[in-house]
Amino acid sequence: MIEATLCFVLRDRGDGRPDDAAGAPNATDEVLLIEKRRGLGEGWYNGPGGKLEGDETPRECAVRETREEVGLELDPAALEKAGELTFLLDGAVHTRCHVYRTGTFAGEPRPSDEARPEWVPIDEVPYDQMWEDDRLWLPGVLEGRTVAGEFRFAGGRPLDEAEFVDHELEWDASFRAVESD
Ligand SMILES: COc1nc(N)nc2c1ncn2[C@H]1C[C@H](O)[C@@H](COP(=O)(O)OP(=O)(O)OP(=O)(O)O)O1
Repeated sequence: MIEATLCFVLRDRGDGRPDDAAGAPNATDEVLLIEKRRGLGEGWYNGPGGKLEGDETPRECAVRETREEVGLELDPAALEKAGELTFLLDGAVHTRCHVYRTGTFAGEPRPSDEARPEWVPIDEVPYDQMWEDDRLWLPGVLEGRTVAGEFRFAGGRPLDEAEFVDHELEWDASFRAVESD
């Protein structure tokens, strides 16, 4: 089983409209997406992220992958846990993915071997050029919600060539405060 992360960095496009009372992003905010240049999901848009290495925590992984892929520095304490997604392939767990959201970052995104970064208004996210499951959970995550989900694929490896079969979602999930998460 692969343990991986995704990190969605948000910025205010500066139109003067406040976020809502709960601090949730509004539709004019932008999210930093990457066009994946290699590996799983090559050619599709996604958030920065990748597989955990060594004994790092998911949060440490999200910070490292964002730095490696797009050159932004994130404050680990300012990462909000927004999702836990389980991707199953032919009945077995393939990947468990920790999803984070943050509006706190330093630096300017720059391309790397792995990723071409692009700020995208959150009402213009190109779901037709992303993993098929993303349209089911990412809009809610970009609105400030939390989600736990299971997504089943079938048809053999690699996962990005398998068929998306079905899913279950639990919205507004609360993730226990585990130090390593
Ligand atoms: C199945 O649906 C998926 N949807 C989304 N949005 N993202 C997914 C899905 N399945 C996997 N992912 C994510 C999880 C990771 O962030 C990446 C895959 O990362 P990769 O295999 O490229 O891992 P790295 O550590 O960056 O790769 P290297 O070994 O090349 O460094 O996709």
